[in-house]
Amino acid sequence: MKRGIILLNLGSPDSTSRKDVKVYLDEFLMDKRVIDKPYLLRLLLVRGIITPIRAGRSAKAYQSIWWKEGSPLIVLTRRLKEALEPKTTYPIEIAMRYGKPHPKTAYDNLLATNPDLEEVIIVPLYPHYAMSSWETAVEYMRTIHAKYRYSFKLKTVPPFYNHPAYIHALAQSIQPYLSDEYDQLLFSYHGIPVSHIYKTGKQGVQHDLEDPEKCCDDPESHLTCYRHHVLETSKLTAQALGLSRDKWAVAFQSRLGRDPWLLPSTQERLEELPKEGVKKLKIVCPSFISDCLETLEEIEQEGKEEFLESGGEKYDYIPCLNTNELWVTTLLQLIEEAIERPFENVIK
Ligand SMILES: C=CC1=C(C)c2cc3[nH]c(cc4nc(cc5[nH]c(cc1n2)c(C)c5CCC(=O)O)C(CCC(=O)O)=C4C)c(C)c3C=C
Ligand SMILES: [Fe+2]
Ligand SMILES: [Fe+2]
Repeated sequence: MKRGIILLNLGSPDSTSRKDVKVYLDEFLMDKRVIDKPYLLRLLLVRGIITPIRAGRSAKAYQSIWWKEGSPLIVLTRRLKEALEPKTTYPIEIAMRYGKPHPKTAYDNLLATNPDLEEVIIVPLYPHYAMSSWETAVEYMRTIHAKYRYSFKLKTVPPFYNHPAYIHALAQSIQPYLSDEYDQLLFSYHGIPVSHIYKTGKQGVQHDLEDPEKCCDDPESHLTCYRHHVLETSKLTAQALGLSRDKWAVAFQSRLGRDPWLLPSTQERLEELPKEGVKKLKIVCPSFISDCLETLEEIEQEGKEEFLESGGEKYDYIPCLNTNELWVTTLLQLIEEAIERPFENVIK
């Protein structure tokens, strides 16, 4: 079987100019799986209020983390492809849900080197399922595939939030950062609106959003419940690291808008923790495979400032898996498993 691989990530603006950031935010936030309001209301909110206000602030934030090769998220996705290439015979491309490289470019590049291409394995670089991350990225790949009538088939790597090899790689990447004294390891995940938890997957399931240990009980809802996924990743990683329950916690970052989002908020916890006696903090962001604006600016830079200004004494940001060697091997394993065992389309 002639196969190709596409590493799929979120995407970044073309540059840090206000104009490019605005174009990017418009595309991102007009996605109905990100801001799930009726079209006209979304248009009014996004083009009329959110992006005009946010573009300048976001452009400044991007300027503070941008590398000379470009956006960290895109550069790191490219480096992940380069780290995988010597380990496999499959050709690999990268694609972004928003911005460039566009999925069509990735499909066409694979076809250019292999006109008889029969199957493409889509690898969403998200360990957890969310309508606004995994689902929209995969659906977009499918839409472009159908629109241009490509004849090759698609297969997708499922969310791998509890996969033993992923948990092992994540724990191993965290371990070296825990060698000195600390009070808590905080797992900070990208937040989502509470309504998205109920909108995705099996209807009528109860999600306990207050319980810090578990969310829902139903195995079918587990397929697509973001809160279940992140709690499992945290529990399993803490277990693999041999941490007692009082040594770790979960919080949600990057809130946007006024609707209720998952709690507790990372920003609020960073202000409260020192008053609760947590003075030395380690913080890790497992919803991101590649470091990006949300980790480098919001957590590594701003988060540190907030924590130290609130009475914290030591704050260590633990990088994402990026091109970690064990992670690269793990990713190959996830790809091989997806080839062997097709993933059912759980998107309703
Ligand atoms: C990891 C998974 C992600 C989920 C889930 C997610 C949901 C989500 N995001 C927004 C709004 C914004 N996110 C922004 C940046 C951003 N988000 C993710 C990932 C997830 N988002 C990444 C990897 C990045 C960084 C991109 C980069 O170029 O480095 C931004 C843009 C930046 C900013 O202005 O803060 C916005 C806006 C919503 C509303 C949402 C769920 C509904
Ligand atoms: Fe986001
Ligand atoms: Fe749940």
